[in-house]
Amino acid sequence: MSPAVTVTDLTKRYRGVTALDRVSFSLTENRIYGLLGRNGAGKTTLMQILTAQGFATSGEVTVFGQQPYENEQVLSRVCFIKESQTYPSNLRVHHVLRAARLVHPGWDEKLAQQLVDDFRLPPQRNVRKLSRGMLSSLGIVVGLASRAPLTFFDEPYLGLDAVARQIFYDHLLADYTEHPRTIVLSTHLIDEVSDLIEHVLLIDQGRLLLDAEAETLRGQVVTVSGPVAAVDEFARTGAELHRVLLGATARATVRGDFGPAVHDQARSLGLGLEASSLQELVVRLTTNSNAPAPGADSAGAASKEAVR
Ligand SMILES: Nc1ncnc2c1ncn2[C@@H]1O[C@H](COP(=O)(O)OP(=O)(O)OP(=O)(O)O)[C@@H](O)[C@H]1O
Repeated sequence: MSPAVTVTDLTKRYRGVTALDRVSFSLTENRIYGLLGRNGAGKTTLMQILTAQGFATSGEVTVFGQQPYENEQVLSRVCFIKESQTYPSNLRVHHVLRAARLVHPGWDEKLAQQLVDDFRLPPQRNVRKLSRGMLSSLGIVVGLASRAPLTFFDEPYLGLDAVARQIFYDHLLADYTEHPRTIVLSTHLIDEVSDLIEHVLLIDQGRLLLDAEAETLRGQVVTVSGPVAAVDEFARTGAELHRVLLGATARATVRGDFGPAVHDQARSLGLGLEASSLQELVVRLTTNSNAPAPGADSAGAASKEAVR
């Protein structure tokens, strides 16, 4: 399948800040991507450039095979829902929806109305009078009902309660299944979306740390606990990301190409073993500046934290 997006050696510098540092990747059509990273990692900057709302300092970007700047053919197929979208003060909710309908050729009015109901949005209310969560819901309605072939959600749930977030996830999955498209979801709520995401892009300090299938990552990271010497032996089979010492025992998070035999191996060493979550992997990879790069040797790279 042809890529929806290709990014080659993309660098963005603001005065004194390198927000993106020679980033390269591509997005395949009809997949859900998780764009992950800590505050200030460069996620919004990347989405701004891909949606032609910001300029690269250097590097190449194509969207649906073309450069996106002032390119109506490309931009009519793209929807970008920003973290804190602002609207002109005189607009009401239904005005925003009507404007979105005009801009997005794939707009589904029935879905929009369904979402408005589910989020309990008041169509006649002035957008300035919406609560923080309602404003986020409005962005989500636009993002989903646009059915844009390339949709970016940049941390779309500021102020959204747990029920509303679940409504978002349920609709996203249901609508994506019926109408596949490329969706990029930038979020800090990694545990909540880990089952939705098919592919992970992890950015840290402007650099791409991970570009991997979520399914592959799931089997790659485990946490083992038991006697220190046994944990040491197990950890040598992969890259140790983190360790907590508790007297003579240790608990270590290890990344490696673990096959089905990993359970037997841990058992034979007298270790307990659990699969680690995607969130844990992201936290461990981005906690310290000396966190190991993907595939790096464990030696010296582990974040070891003695708690006793
Ligand atoms: N207009 C700007 N001028 C100067 N620096 C900027 C500007 N926009 C972003 N930056 C800097 O670029 C870096 C990346 O910011 P960006 O907003 O892309 O991060 P992010 O990953 O979206 O963060 P968050 O998760 O907190 O929203 C940060 O250090 C930020 O301070």
